[in-house]
Amino acid sequence: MDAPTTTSADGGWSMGPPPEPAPEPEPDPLGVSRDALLIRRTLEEIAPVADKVTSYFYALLFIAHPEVRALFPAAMDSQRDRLLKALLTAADHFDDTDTLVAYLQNLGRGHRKYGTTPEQYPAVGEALIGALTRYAERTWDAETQGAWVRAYTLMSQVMIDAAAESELHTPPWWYAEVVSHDLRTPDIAVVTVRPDQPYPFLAGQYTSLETPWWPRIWRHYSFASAPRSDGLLSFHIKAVPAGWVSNSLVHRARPGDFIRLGPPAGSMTVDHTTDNGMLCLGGGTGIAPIKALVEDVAEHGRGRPVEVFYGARSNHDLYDIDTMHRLQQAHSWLEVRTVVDSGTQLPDVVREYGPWNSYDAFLSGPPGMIRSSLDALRNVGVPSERIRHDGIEELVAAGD
Ligand SMILES: NC(=O)C1=CN([C@@H]2O[C@H](COP(=O)(O)OP(=O)(O)OC[C@H]3O[C@@H](n4cnc5c(N)ncnc54)[C@H](O)[C@@H]3O)[C@@H](O)[C@H]2O)C=CC1
Repeated sequence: MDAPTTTSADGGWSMGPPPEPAPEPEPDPLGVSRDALLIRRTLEEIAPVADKVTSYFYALLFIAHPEVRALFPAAMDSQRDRLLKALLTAADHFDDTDTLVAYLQNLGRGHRKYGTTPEQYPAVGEALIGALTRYAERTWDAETQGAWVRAYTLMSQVMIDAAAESELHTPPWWYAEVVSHDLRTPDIAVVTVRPDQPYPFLAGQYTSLETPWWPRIWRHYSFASAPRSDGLLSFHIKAVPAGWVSNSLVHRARPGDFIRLGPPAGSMTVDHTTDNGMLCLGGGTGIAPIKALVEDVAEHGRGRPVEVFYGARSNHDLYDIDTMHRLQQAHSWLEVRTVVDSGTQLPDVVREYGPWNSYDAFLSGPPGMIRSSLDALRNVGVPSERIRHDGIEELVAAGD
């Protein structure tokens, strides 16, 4: 059985018995720190037993700190591995400081809606180390534990600081009243809500959303419009099998219902300091943020070329094509093409047009589409730094 975890007098935490002091990490010739190498080694070892690590992590957390259980949904199955997955994703990017800090700040701000307090972070750290100690048996030693303790201490501090900073000027969540519900296909609805307080965001961003029917289960959706003068926000929701939140939003929500929104997040936004052309790929309901980007360009009044490829499984699934055609008629700089699956898919078709090497690219849709679009665009010479999309992890999490 593992040694028990203890909370140290200074409010930090440690595993008992205390490990041997870990040596200061030395950077290796490739610039990867020793800590990052050790962390990666642990992640590789636990990858095949990720499910067990997750169950054990939550068991440790809830047994040692039952009060934390109330922050999670009643049924844990759909949300089960989110926290741990977020921590492990962060640890995996330990040496990529900019990406890591932006990711953690976002995570810290987003955790305010759960009612998370700084005092709860050590409890999570104890459970994390406890679960890793048990399942990374082969590679776990005092030095590795030191690396993880340093990493978690750093990561949790970034989250705590970001949460404290956002507390100064934004609420932890917003209530929003459903003001219209437009069922576009048997399983896709456009839902428009009015937040109870001003909700600042940028076109291309997304938010997290909780329905009254599934308390404490939050799902990500992109804003389907640029910020509007009436303050309303729209979302495109597809009901997916076993998607509790998506099914209740599509089949149950009605005007007058109240939902909760977390803070805006995401960096797939337009850089208005350039006139670069924009290549936008929207697959299925992934067209939602693309439409917002087009509206954003229109509002800024600079006629940069915008080429939208709107992909769907069938003609019937092109549920927002009328809106996209209306936008095209209104703006000479905008070209909208549809791609309906017929042997070839959205990323293949984009290759037939171009050249795209002077364009900024924006990708939004299912994770498989994002991955193959990334490959396709890199192959035709679009530099990676000019391709924007939300993180694959976020997209996977948004799959409900
Ligand atoms: N609702 C929202 O606000 C947003 C949703 N998303 C994501 O977009 C997705 C939309 O799902 P659906 O509408 O069911 O899309 P879908 O599964 O019907 O696919 C839409 C398009 O993507 C292409 N595609 C799918 N898998 C592909 C692959 N492996 N390689 C190449 N092309 C592929 C299809 O050919 C089709 O053209 C979800 O994963 C959702 O999380 C992304 C951003 C915003």
